[in-house]
Amino acid sequence: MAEEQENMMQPPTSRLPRLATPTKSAPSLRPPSVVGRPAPLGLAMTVAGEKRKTPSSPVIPTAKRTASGPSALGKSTLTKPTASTARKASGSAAAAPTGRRPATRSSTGSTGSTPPSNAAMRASSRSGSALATSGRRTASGSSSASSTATTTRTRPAVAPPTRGVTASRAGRPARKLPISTTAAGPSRPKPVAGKSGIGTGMASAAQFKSHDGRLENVEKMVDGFKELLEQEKSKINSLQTSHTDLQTILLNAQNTEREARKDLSSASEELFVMRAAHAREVDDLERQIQRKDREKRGLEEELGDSRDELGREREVVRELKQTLAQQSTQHMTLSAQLTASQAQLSALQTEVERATLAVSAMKAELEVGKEKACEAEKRADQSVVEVREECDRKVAAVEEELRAAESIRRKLHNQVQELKGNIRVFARVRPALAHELNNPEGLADIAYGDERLAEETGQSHLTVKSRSESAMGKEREQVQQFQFDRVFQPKHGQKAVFEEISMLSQSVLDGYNVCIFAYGQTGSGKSWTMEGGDLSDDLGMIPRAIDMIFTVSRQLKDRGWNYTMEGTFLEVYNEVINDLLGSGQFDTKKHEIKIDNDNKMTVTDTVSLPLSNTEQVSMLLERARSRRAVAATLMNARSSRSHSVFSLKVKGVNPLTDEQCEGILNLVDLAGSERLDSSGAGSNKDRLKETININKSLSALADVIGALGQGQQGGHVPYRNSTLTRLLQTSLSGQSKTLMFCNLSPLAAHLGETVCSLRFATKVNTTPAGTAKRNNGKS
Ligand SMILES: Nc1ncnc2c1ncn2[C@@H]1O[C@H](COP(=O)(O)OP(=O)(O)OP(=O)(O)O)[C@@H](O)[C@H]1O
Repeated sequence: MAEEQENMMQPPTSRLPRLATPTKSAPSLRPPSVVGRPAPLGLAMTVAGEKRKTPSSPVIPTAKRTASGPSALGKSTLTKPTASTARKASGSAAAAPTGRRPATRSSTGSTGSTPPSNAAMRASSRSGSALATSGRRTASGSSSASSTATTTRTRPAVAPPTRGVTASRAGRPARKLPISTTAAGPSRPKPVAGKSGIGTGMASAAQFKSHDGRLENVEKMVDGFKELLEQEKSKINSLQTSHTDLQTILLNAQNTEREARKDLSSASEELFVMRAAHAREVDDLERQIQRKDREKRGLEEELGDSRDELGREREVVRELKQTLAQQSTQHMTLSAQLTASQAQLSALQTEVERATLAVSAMKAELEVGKEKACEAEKRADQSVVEVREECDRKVAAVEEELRAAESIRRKLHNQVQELKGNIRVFARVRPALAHELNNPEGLADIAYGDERLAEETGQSHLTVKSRSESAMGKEREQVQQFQFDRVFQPKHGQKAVFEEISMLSQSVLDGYNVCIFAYGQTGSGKSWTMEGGDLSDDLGMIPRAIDMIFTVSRQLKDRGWNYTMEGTFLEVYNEVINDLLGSGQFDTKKHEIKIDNDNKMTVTDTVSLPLSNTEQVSMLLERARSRRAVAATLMNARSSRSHSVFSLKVKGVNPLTDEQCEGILNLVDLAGSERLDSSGAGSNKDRLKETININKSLSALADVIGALGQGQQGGHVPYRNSTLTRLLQTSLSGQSKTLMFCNLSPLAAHLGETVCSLRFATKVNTTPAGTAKRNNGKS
């Protein structure tokens, strides 16, 4: 029975072993009246349910916590306890004062019989016929019913408790008797007579009396049954209450299951996610393993290298050990040396002590020496003062001598210049230009004299060979030799040329008038000689002379000389003077030449710019050049058909010697000296006029020089024959130093003009030198 109950309480399925299944286990919790189970089982279930209410309450939370909780609890709470409780309930049912267990026993004993319902019980209590019917039904239900009925009838005298005891199992409480009695079915006389009147109709009257007594007993029993009935009702009520509670528990359990299923679902999702993460982690780990493998291989290689290195290190250590052994030997040697040195040190210390004593003695001597030195210093200071005074006296004397020497130098310098001649002529042959090398006539046959001999004698020669046809048609060669103060060949540069004229620049600072001409045909190199090119090596005589004047003037400052300089730049074109430093684009002023009683020449309305450095001179030359270019544009190219005269006036004052001087440097670029027939003027009146004026002025210049050369200083010198000679009057009057460059073309085509120029230069060169006079000089 207990096993049966356990089976009944066991959950019908184990598919969800971890979750309680309220729907399946619910039937086992139904009260007996609902499911038709035997009352003791239902009671046991109820009691078990009531008893397990308290312990079962934590089951639900446990089910919520884990999935396995509910199933375990379902078993332990609802199945196993129920079985045990059923056993307990059977015990309690035996103790209960009801006849239900006997009735159950009897019904169990009668195979397939249905236990009596409450209504039948009430009916049997209301009428004895019902009981009789019950008794008959019982009797007819089995093959041994007749014997049982007989027994019932033959035991009327037996007291109910006794039969009750007999009917129930031994040892059962006496309160089960009524049930046995009911089963035995004490019947009223009438129905009994009606039904079994065949055997008992003949019963005695005494038996009827005893029936009455029994009837009373039966009524008492009925009352007892009623009480039992009431008790059963109350139990049913309590079971219903329990049922309601169990339903509530069931609902809770269902909710719990739902939540558990949700948890399960979320747990599945988590599981899925965790599996994916796990797969990723596995991949990562595999990659890490691969990387570690690679690292391992690398480390193994490093290990191999390290082993090799270790081998080398061991080798080094072995060598070091050998070295150490050698050093140990050396160390021992050094220790011996150290010992010896320490001995020497102690000896030296002794000497030092001795020396310290000597130093003390010397210090004492030094103090005495210091006093002596102070006295000597005083005497020395006195001597220094005396020496300084002596020096100052000597310096003053030397400076005086120097000044005297400077004066002597100047005298000697000018004597040398005078000896050289105040009118000197240099011939310069320019090199052939690149485009002239292909000239069909080629270069002229010009020969130069021995340069060394020229330096010794101070006279250079130049030989020109020319060929001409005689009147008879014979070709004849003509050799002409010219002699000048110096002849510059095409190979000589600007620097070599300037060395020869640099002393003239010094003369300007000494207060002499210096005039340097550049004479020659067009294109012979006059402008190149006077102005030169832009490169420092190509600088001409004007910038070099002015640069030297500035340099020497700075040097003379030490000797007390202060110089001021100003420059003018004039042009003589068609006998008219133009100021190349004027403010306008083209000079329209009329300029006049005036010479005062002191033989000082001035040109009216000309611009004279103060000059204190070479940069200002460069600007002045550039300004003059640009105005000359404008004039050339406006009035035809005339640069080669006008004379340009740059004048630098130098004034010097020496407060120390109370000297003053004023010199003028004239640098003249003469117009081209072409003859009229070779000038190309032709029928061009302007060109003709230009050429005539050029030749006139050049011839006047030659006349002036010739007149001066013929000793006509006291006589008439035709300065007024041309504007040029008037302009240069003070520079040519014999009180100045004149140098003329005769520029020559190297081309054979220009040989005729070259010879003419050479003749003109020879004429100037043969002019006797006058004596130059210093302007305003005291010495
Ligand atoms: N010693 C020289 N070395 C190199 N080139 C020279 C020399 N002399 C002249 N020249 C060149 O020859 C050309 C003519 O020279 P330059 O213009 O000086 O002649 P010029 O006599 O002044 O002519 P013009 O009368 O037309 O002014 C120039 O191109 C110049 O550079």
